[in-house]
Amino acid sequence: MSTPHIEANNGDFAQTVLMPGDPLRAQYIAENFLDDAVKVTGVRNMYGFTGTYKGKPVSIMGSGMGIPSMSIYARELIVSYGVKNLIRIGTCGGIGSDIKIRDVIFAQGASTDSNVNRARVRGYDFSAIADFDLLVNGVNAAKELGIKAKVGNVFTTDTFYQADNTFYQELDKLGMLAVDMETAGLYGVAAEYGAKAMALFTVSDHVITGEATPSDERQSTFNEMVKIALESIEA
Ligand SMILES: O=P(O)(O)O[C@H]1O[C@H](CO)[C@@H](O)[C@H]1O
Ligand SMILES: O=c1cc[nH]c(=O)[nH]1
Repeated sequence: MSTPHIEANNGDFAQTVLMPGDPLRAQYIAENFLDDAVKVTGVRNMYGFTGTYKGKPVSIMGSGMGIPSMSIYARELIVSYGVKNLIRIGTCGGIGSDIKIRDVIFAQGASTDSNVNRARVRGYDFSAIADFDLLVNGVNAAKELGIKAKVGNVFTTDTFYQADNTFYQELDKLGMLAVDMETAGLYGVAAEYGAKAMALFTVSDHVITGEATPSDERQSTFNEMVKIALESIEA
């Protein structure tokens, strides 16, 4: 079987799919963290893999950048391949003054400048929230690994390059921890099609201070988040 954007057989995906934005990160995770990983899709080079982690079946697939790309893959994974749990593992820009590069952040909720979630509720506001069980499992996994993580509201933007950077200071005053480009869309799609979703990030840069992770360190900090996500998966 196939969908317009995924060419895989029925049953090729595990019930839980971890989704980094970058398909090459999906490949890296499959090669370095999973046992018996096989590539199950590669349409448009948006790679998806399925294998096991400590005996638990898990898939990893890239989402691409932005809500439209994430929404297409999330919807097709849920509706056509029966995926039940979608966990975004991404990078983000830190916003809060107590947020440091390399921190791990859980997106309890995701505000957005996109209209996709309002469109789901006739123009009203929609609370884009993480699935509680996935969130608790993730936070507990981080604790068990000795990794201090922050949990809170994040902002999902359609515009990586803001016209006016003072916007981030306003988001900081509202307690937003970080900015990314997919989470609010993922939470909306999961709600619409009856799946569970959660997102966690590694802070790659700080959008107010301008601090950024040195490129040679990005992989190692990213690995901590991957470990948390994999450890959080229930059998
Ligand atoms: O590292 P990923 O998961 O792609 O996430 C972040 O990085 C991209 C922007 O550089 C956006 O997709 C944003 O959400
Ligand atoms: O979406 C993102 C991700 C990392 N850094 C940003 O500024 N934005």
